[in-house]
Amino acid sequence: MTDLPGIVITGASGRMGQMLCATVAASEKARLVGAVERSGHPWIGRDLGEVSGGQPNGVIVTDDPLEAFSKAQAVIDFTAPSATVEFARIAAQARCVHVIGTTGFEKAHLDALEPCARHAVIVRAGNMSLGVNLLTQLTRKVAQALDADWDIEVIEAHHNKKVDAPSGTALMLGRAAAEGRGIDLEENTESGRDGITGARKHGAIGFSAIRGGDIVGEHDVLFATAGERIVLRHIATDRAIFARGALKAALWGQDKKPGQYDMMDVLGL
Ligand SMILES: NC(=O)C1=CN([C@@H]2O[C@H](COP(=O)(O)OP(=O)(O)OC[C@H]3O[C@@H](n4cnc5c(N)ncnc54)[C@H](OP(=O)(O)O)[C@@H]3O)[C@@H](O)[C@H]2O)C=CC1
Ligand SMILES: O=C(O)C1=N[C@H](C(=O)O)C[C@H](O)C1
Repeated sequence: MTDLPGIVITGASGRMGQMLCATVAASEKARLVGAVERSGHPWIGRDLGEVSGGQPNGVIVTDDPLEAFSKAQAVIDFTAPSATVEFARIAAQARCVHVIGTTGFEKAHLDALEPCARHAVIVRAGNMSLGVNLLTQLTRKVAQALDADWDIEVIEAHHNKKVDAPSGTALMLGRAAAEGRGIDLEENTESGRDGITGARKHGAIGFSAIRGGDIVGEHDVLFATAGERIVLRHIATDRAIFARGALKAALWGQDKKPGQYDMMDVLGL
């Protein structure tokens, strides 16, 4: 029992944090050994089971990530970009596998992860579900088969608390489409259309975002040309799919060499 990998969840009170704590606590393959929240959070110093509305489970929520990570084999982190960069430094110090589900990174954040990956395994993906990772591969294949007369649009919908757009998943899908087509995504992105935009740029990959209510996450990749359209779609109805993927990644990473990996590596896709 105690040989099972110990896992710490950061942002433990968040939408994904709570789902991750429950998923790891219920797993027979891992132990929940820590929960981190930011300093001043009302959960600090309290039993995680109790504050989550259940029985005490002996995991005391802490604002000291180094202390928590030092007792663990993996950290699962769905928080915010600047917090994740800091957690990556600490996970590297503690030689913990760092599973990153956080989205909304800028280039500087991603650059900061590189030195950390020299010391520890990082598994990062904008979407940890099996379904979206399969959809990403399908998108790459379809884009490879079609020429630039097929307009590609990525349309995503999420809950009204989401802070970043396009979603991490939309960017994954857009990148796969660009790779399939053999073009650079950054040079061929069209997003945020409003007003007199002019006609669509030939060959561009477009992004649109919808925000509303409690939508967990929905993604369409639309391929449109004269006379026909193809739509590839994924609909998430339960955050458990992301948590299961993240736990799988944490276990997969245990015997890997330091470096940056993604869910395609974990799932062998
Ligand atoms: N890759 C994937 O499969 C998925 C990725 N996500 C991504 O995960 C991230 C979190 O999403 P969600 O759970 O909905 O968001 P929430 O806002 O519900 O949760 C984020 C949590 O992180 C905490 N946090 C932020 N900064 C720190 C810090 N410095 N130290 C400790 N805790 C911190 C927040 O605390 P506080 O409230 O005090 O700020 C909050 O508890 C987003 O980037 C989202 O896009 C979501 C689902 C799936
Ligand atoms: O913020 C969310 O909720 C989600 N974020 C991820 C993203 O940005 O794609 C994954 C999922 O769609 C839910």
